[in-house]
Amino acid sequence: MLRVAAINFLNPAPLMWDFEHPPLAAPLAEHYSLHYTLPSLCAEELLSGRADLGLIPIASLTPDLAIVPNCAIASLGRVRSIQLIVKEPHTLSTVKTIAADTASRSSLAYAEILFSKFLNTNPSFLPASADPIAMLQQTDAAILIGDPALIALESRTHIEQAVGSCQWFDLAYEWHTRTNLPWVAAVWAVRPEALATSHITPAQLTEDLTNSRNHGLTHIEDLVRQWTPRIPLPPDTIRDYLTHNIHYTLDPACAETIHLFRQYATEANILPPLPNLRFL
Ligand SMILES: C=C(O[C@@H]1C=C(C(=O)O)C=C[C@H]1O)C(=O)O
Repeated sequence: MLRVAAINFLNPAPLMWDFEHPPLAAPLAEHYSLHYTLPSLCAEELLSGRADLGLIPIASLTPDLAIVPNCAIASLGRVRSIQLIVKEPHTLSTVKTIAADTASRSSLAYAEILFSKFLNTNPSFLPASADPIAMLQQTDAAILIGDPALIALESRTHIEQAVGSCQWFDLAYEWHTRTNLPWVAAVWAVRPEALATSHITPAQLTEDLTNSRNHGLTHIEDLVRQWTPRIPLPPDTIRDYLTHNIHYTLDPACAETIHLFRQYATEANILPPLPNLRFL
């Protein structure tokens, strides 16, 4: 049995299709036991050995983990769900304090790269839970990820009534315009030694995860129907998010992004080096 740590946001829903729907959910449950949590905790569980396979932030990859090919949580333009909200009169270049959602690892590092490498500033990041009004009452800016970011975008007027006018930056777009590369948040990663004892071959694992993603992408309308009662977002926004904002393929450009992101993060002392990407 492989213990799987998955992310409890809307964006991974297509990746999880076969694990949650007939006809494959029951046979897959004989080999995989799933557990849903925040991205930072997925990484923590995988790295501490409490999980064997995780959908984890690329900031948390280590040389001991193997990336499963084919699937990713990425974006080719605007992602919507990674927002850096800057309280006016501040701008990107004057921000000094940033409340950062503790659920995040990758977006936090992308923001640190944006400031240290591209803007040459050095703001402080203060860990906070995902409450935009409480965050922006304490700091010049806030980083929100996942469903809380999507929901904050819907209640932008209400948030700005409480804290004053803000500028909203999409961190995927900020990366993309500066590097001409896709933005990548998360990948499936496995502890190879756990796989060796699980009776699942690397080829089978790759096939199960890839098929699940492929089937999910052919069921977007079903996912929109299932998620509409679960999250306070209009169905059109959910559909658009799953079809246009998120890119689910770990293609060569995404691998290049992971390299460059880790190189920049190492140079700026944000993350430990990861000179080679280890694939399953
Ligand atoms: C696109 C997203 O990417 C997420 C952001 C992550 C991070 O910042 O560490 C990790 C995993 C992803 O689920 C999102 O949830 O909004």
